[in-house]
Amino acid sequence: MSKLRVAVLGAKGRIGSEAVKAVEAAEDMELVAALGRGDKLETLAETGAQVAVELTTPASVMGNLDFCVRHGIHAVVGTTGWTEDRLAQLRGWLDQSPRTGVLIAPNFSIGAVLTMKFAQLAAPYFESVEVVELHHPNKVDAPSGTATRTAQLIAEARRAAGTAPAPDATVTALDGARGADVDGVPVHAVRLRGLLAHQEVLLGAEGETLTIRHDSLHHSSFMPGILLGARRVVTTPGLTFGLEHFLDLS
Ligand SMILES: NC(=O)C1=CN([C@@H]2O[C@H](COP(=O)(O)OP(=O)(O)OC[C@H]3O[C@@H](n4cnc5c(N)ncnc54)[C@H](OP(=O)(O)O)[C@@H]3O)[C@@H](O)[C@H]2O)C=CC1
Ligand SMILES: O=C(O)C1=N[C@H](C(=O)O)C[C@H](O)C1
Repeated sequence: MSKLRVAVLGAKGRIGSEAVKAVEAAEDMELVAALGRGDKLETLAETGAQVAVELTTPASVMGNLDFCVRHGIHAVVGTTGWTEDRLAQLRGWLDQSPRTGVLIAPNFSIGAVLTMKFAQLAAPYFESVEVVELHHPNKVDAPSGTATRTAQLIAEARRAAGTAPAPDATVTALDGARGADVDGVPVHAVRLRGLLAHQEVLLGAEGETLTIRHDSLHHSSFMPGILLGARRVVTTPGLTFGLEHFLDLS
């Protein structure tokens, strides 16, 4: 059986360098390109890459995906910075290349995906809910893509259930003291040397609280999700948002 031809973009980065090793170690995959900033995207076409694993920066991801989709190269995207405008632009490109698949995964780790699922399940049953994400201090964006998605899913679940807005009697506050408002859910971002990627969803009701916490302790936690994404995206045309759709958790 022929091997899946995979390229990594952002190959020298924290997660990209781990992805290079994971693809090299996968028996059903061949690493055909490992590109860093300034390397020519044409290499992807020249090497016959079937899937590009995109792990760069919010500033670089759209240009890379434009090239991939125009050349019919499927993509597995971990890079953050997704807005409705960006998603609409990507969907427009995919309409012009209907056989191409793109997976955007706010988080590739199974624990983070389950955290989002559990948070969605619990959200309608508690008066209060807030999200705290904690990351290494080299992270360039805040709040994290995972926390943003978690808050959106919580808000959707509460809207669908008709849950009242969380109580909050704050009248005066320093800027930022109550976190960022993501779809009505406060999201707090901590940046701390020694950490990698962590998240807590705090839920509160009269007389009880529930805390859902996930910790990624090493970039290896993201690798099974990346490999699964590469295997599945080649037969899943169009845009898939969230690894849960490839885990049958949706
Ligand atoms: N979905 C998930 O599960 C995960 C997502 N992430 C996300 O992945 C992204 C990368 O994170 P991280 O590895 O920590 O960041 P790093 O800064 O360590 O890595 C990014 C790499 O991409 C390179 N790069 C920038 N532009 C391009 C380009 N146009 N083509 C090729 N390479 C490029 C950078 O080069 P240079 O240093 O020269 O700028 C750098 O080597 C972030 O958005 C992060 O949030 C991270 C972990 C898990
Ligand atoms: O930058 C990181 O490190 C991470 N980024 C992703 C995010 O923003 O959610 C995933 C994970 O949290 C690690």
